[in-house]
Amino acid sequence: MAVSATLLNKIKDKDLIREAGLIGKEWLGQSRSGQFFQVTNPSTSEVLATLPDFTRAEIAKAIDEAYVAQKEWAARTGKERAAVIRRWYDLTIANLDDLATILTAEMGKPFAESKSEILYGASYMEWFGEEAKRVYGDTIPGHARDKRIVVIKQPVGVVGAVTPWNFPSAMVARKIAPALAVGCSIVFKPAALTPLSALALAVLAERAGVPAGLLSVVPITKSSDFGDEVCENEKVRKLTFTGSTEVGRTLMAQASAQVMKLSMELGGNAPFIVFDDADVDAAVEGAIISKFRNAGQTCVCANRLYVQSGIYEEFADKLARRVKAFKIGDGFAEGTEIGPLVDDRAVAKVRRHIENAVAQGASIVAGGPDHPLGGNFIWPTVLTGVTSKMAVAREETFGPLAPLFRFGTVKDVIAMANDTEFGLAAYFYAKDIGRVWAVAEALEYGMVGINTGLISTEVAPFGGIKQSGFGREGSKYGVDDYLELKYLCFGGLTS
Ligand SMILES: NC(=O)c1ccc[n+]([C@@H]2O[C@H](COP(=O)([O-])OP(=O)(O)OC[C@H]3O[C@@H](n4cnc5c(N)ncnc54)[C@H](O)[C@@H]3O)[C@@H](O)[C@H]2O)c1
Ligand SMILES: O=C[C@H](O)CS(=O)(=O)O
Repeated sequence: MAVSATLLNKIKDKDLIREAGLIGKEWLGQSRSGQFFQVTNPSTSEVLATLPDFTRAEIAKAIDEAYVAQKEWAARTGKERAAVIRRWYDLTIANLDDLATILTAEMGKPFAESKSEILYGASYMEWFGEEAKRVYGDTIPGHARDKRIVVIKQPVGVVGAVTPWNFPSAMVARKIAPALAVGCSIVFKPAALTPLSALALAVLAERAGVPAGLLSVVPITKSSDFGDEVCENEKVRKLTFTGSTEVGRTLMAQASAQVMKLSMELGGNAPFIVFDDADVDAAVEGAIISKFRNAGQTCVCANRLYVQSGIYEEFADKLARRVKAFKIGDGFAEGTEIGPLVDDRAVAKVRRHIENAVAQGASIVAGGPDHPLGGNFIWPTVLTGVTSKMAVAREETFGPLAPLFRFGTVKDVIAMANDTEFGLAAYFYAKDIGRVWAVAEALEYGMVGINTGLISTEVAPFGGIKQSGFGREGSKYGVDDYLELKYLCFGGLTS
């Protein structure tokens, strides 16, 4: 096993790259199975690192140690926990370039986007390092003269966590930070496609003073082993999952055996609506960031673009012109705006959506399926003449494909926008304030961007409704998912 020289040469602090897992108090370079798996660069197919493929035995060990470590961690004050998390934040910022390099190498996104992701993930550390001191309870007027009522909040305990490959650093920080802030311990499974970013954050967490055993990061390819162990192990009191709705359903069913506390950040199918009175140029820029950030591999990406008839051609022409100007290439190449997709399955799904739409009458006005770079590269594409009968209307594309639907009335577009089992994010551009409020209230989504295509921030509650899940990450609401409420009733208090 050896980390790729190409990657190592780009990194200052080479200790950040671990061909190991953090299993309780130990970094283990070997699993009990003796099996290993490779992490590859989606742009070049180069093998970046070889990691041990851990088993349920190591997951159980990590949970045992998390159970013990959590008691001491919870006994610390919020201020003490805040100081450790703040140091983790400071170290993340200090290692920004190395962390971004690791991220681009294993996931492919352009280096500039990787830096943004690292800063975005760090913002959750900063935010929850502050929230750690603000886990307030309540006093409630007694229901009898001798009674006094107090509500306190306590950490749920050991948390199991699972994240996807598309934001391999920020999704990790968005779960670890609130869990540690309120006094939980956490056993984490990153996506096997992109584990290096999570491992690098674990190295920095250790340096920041996160106690041994409190945080484990378990590289494993048989994801179901992780789900099985976490959901069956009575020491685990909560599971937080970010990923597809399909897997979320599986885990919800498994966790029901223990009536486990859950957070589910699942799939999306975001409508992006442009009304006749919108600022079309602003709407085009909003569509660019919402649709093509991370090459469209984002749960809150615009998936269906609805454009009112009066501006349809203008919007389509301007969007197509912007998309044709994108610089596509390796994430490390200067100026790259669209990198490779994460793997051939992702490319195949985008190609299938394009071909399915064109076969039913849609037109390609920018891009198309076959990019000359081949491999995991695909043209960012704009389709016109798209209808609700096409696959792209019902499925999450998760790639750089912008399908444009034409609509007439507000009533029609609300009906179309809500005609999905998903409810994560939605966007619309309009100026009339009455229409803005009516549309914002009518859209069945957890998050709505109004005259903006970028809504993700640590200060706001991130999450969905319907089959996009439940629970919120970030904001003052974000700690609730890691806390239990306890009601204390003091009786016999006669003066
Ligand atoms: N709502 C959000 O905040 C959010 C954010 C990012 C991605 N997503 C969604 O994630 C999906 C893309 O990511 P993906 O392809 O990695 O999703 P995925 O559901 O295939 O995998 C997500 C994670 O779950 C793990 N996993 C799979 N089966 C498991 C099992 N039985 N037990 C335990 N873990 C298991 C995977 O290894 C991975 O780490 C999209 O649907 C996207 O919308 C949602
Ligand atoms: O894929 C969706 C993640 O939540 C990333 S972001 O929060 O939208 O940046």
